[in-house]
Amino acid sequence: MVNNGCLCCTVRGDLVKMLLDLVKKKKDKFDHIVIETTGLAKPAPVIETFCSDELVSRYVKLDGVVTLVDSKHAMKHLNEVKPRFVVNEAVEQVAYADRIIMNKIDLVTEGDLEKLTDKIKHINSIAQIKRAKFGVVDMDFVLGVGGYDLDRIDSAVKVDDSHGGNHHHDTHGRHHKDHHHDHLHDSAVSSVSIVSEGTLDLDEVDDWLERLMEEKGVDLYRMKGVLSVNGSDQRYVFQGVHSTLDGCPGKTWEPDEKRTNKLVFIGRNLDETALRKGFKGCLI
Ligand SMILES: Nc1nc2c(ncn2[C@@H]2O[C@H](COP(=O)(O)OP(=O)(O)OP(=O)(O)O)[C@@H](O)[C@H]2O)c(=O)[nH]1
Repeated sequence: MVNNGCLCCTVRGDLVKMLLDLVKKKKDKFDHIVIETTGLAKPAPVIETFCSDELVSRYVKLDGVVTLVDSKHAMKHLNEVKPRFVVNEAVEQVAYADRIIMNKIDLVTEGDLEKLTDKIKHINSIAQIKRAKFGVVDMDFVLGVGGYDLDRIDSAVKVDDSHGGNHHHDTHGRHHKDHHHDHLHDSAVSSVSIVSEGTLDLDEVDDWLERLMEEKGVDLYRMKGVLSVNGSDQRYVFQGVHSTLDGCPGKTWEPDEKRTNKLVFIGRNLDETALRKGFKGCLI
């Protein structure tokens, strides 16, 4: 147990200490550590502990963030308008999730579930979602997630045409911004997906992402991408949290495979036009 209080802000030091204690005393005796935060926790500082604390990141790695959504009450909280500079924790917890369990589905109608699914996907188009009663899901869904594994980004960045996010298909020149979501409240936190063929200049991509993190790091919660880059038969995969960015070559493209770039950004007040322009600027 970490100290009483809010795990996200007051006891990050305790979290580090607890993790290091566990590693020292129980080394090789556990496969996973599950941290349950309060319903009011901000996920970012917890996530960042694993990326930025040198000792912690040497011994443990963040597998993924699982968010349990109460299907009966979540919509109200997700739509709640907070005073300026006050974080809506429900939105944040959905935004940072790698897996989302929509629980208590027996208490709502199919229509309610569909609306809630749309809302969740609008905020976070990367997370896999499962419906559940009394929180029952397969263990595989919540452990061994690989949400921060560069090797597994390819399957994570699937852009779903039927829901959520602000999708743009550059290859078709279609601009269908949010046509599914007229009924949704305008959440400041959303996902922007870019799907486009074409080859990118990796140096330009590096510059672009670095600039983006410098200028928008605070508002850019997560990003993931699979890219087709010049002079390489391998995909280039990257993932980032705020101003931490990781990237490396991934799987080789098959000879007859369409080399489609896929990028997803999740954040607050994302400037979709600027993101698309930045991406285009990296195309050869
Ligand atoms: N009908 C129904 N009730 C559920 C389901 N899951 C949990 N409950 C009930 O909801 C009540 C409150 O449980 P939760 O909402 O899980 O409580 P919680 O916020 O996780 O509680 P703490 O983590 O202990 O603070 C309990 O009586 C549960 O039995 C579900 O899928 N369907």
